[in-house]
Amino acid sequence: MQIPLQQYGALLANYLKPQWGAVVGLTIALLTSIALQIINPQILSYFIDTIFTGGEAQSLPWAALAFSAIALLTQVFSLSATYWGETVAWTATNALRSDLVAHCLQLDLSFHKAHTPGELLERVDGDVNALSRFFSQLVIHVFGNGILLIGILVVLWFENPFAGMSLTLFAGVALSVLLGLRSGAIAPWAEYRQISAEFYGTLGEQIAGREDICANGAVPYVMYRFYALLQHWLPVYHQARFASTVLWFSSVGLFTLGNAIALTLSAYLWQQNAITIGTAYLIFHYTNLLSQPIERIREELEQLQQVEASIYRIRELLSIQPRLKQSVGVPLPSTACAVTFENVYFRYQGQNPDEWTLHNVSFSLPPGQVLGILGRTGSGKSTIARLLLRFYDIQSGEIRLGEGAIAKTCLSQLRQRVGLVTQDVQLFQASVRDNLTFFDPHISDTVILEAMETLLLSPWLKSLPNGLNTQLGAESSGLSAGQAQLLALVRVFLKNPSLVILDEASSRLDPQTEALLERAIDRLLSNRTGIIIAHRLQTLKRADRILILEQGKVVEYGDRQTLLSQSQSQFAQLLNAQTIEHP
Ligand SMILES: Nc1ncnc2c1ncn2[C@@H]1O[C@H](COP(=O)(O)OP(=O)(O)OP(=O)(O)O)[C@@H](O)[C@H]1O
Repeated sequence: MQIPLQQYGALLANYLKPQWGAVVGLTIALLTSIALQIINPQILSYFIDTIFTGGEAQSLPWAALAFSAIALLTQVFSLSATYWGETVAWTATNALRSDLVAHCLQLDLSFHKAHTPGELLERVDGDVNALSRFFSQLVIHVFGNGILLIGILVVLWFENPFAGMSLTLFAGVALSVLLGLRSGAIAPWAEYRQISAEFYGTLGEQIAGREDICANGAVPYVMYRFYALLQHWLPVYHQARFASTVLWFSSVGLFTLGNAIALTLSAYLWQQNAITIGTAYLIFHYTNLLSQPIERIREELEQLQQVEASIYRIRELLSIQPRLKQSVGVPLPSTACAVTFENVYFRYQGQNPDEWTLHNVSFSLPPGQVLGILGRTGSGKSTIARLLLRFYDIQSGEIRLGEGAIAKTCLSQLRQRVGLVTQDVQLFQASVRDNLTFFDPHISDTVILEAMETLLLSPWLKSLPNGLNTQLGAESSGLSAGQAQLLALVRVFLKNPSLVILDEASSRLDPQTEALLERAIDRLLSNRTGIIIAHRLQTLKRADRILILEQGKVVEYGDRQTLLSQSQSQFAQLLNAQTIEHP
């Protein structure tokens, strides 16, 4: 996986350009701190030479003062460089994170079915975190330390060409040896990270499934799996730590060797009267200083592999295009609208090409009427709801809302005009208010309370401990399944859609919540077109029309009263079979 250089450049330009001011600040701080690091030893060298040669003693306090001031300034500029570096990195990576989240959200459901939330989290957070090093440290440090390294070597060449040549040779050898050794540490650390990802994945799964695990007495088996992973993890960790320690020892050994070379060289040159004692100190000091950029460059190049993998994965994600074609076309009616399915054929991605989830489905529901959809599990009922919101596009046929084909309407407008209450209401760890408005501060409490009033849910709201301020806990704790459905109805009501789709929860509700729900549904459906995917026959009482699906095909469609009066109709037989009282 080799990423062309211009792709790094494009990424940097994209995310650093908007904060060029901070980047300029960072570059100035970095270059100044490097220059000061190289200048200061020269003052010390002058200090030592002045003492040894008995030069102007009155200049010494000034030299000492200048040395201290420059040392202080070096720290100030290093600190500023770190501050600007972190600011630039955070801003750039947050922008990238936002772009990735926005991109993932606009991808259609087939993408989300193919990628687990954990995988997307790893991309949006893990990979972007790795990139923050790229923005803040990799470029800056490789660039900064590269300049420091070259600066030190140039000064050494000026001080004494022989010392310059020897230490340039040493720097080259040290850098290549350390880079060669680092490859030995990469594989064990990659394996360590892989096991770590597996470990946290398993842990997350076990915590999410704790109720089932405990209820089924599966704790010992789950713990066994947990211990097995831990057992496998430890030796890999030891191996990785060992590889890093070898690398550390090698680098300490190399720089000790560098110091020995510098000392021997300085002593030899001093004896030959080729350099002053101050210059001898300079050679020794600069050799010591060399270790910093060499170590840093090694570390950063090591990170580059991880960064390269992250850039590759992020680019791959960003290049995925939504399958749904955006259109600005036909506007949708703002009042109750007709719903038409005309010869609709649909199958999910990856499904057998001979099978259809929906097979030539046609029906037409007049505006303001309610359609009840019945069918065995897996017959395609929820698929109809997903298609109406264009979570997927159909393979052939046409779906219309009012007069317009939904394939030709703007997606955001479509999703504004169609309200869906699913079986699993998604609640957030936030207040009831935020759960109702989806964090939109423009929806005032008055509007929410009016909606509650219209849906006859004000008494229910009053029964919550803190009304709209009631905080829902993790995994929607604080509300029962029935209450969550009530909340979902208010959410949809606040959208004021033309079409409401209710994919009913099949779970049993207590009579009181069921009564609340029924009344709220009545109010929600008034003056709107409705589609109810019914699990409770009770709900069908309000349906004007009935559609029965079997393996994706419409086996019966018609007016509810008419179907009821025909004893041969599947609907009438279904009701009879369930000995349900007819309305
Ligand atoms: N994302 C998907 N990818 C592939 N197949 C799917 C997908 N979603 C649903 N299916 C399949 O499509 C068929 C219809 O599913 P659908 O959810 O519409 O059924 P349903 O009638 O609503 O069932 P239930 O009453 O159990 O909710 C099923 O066979 C299901 O396995």
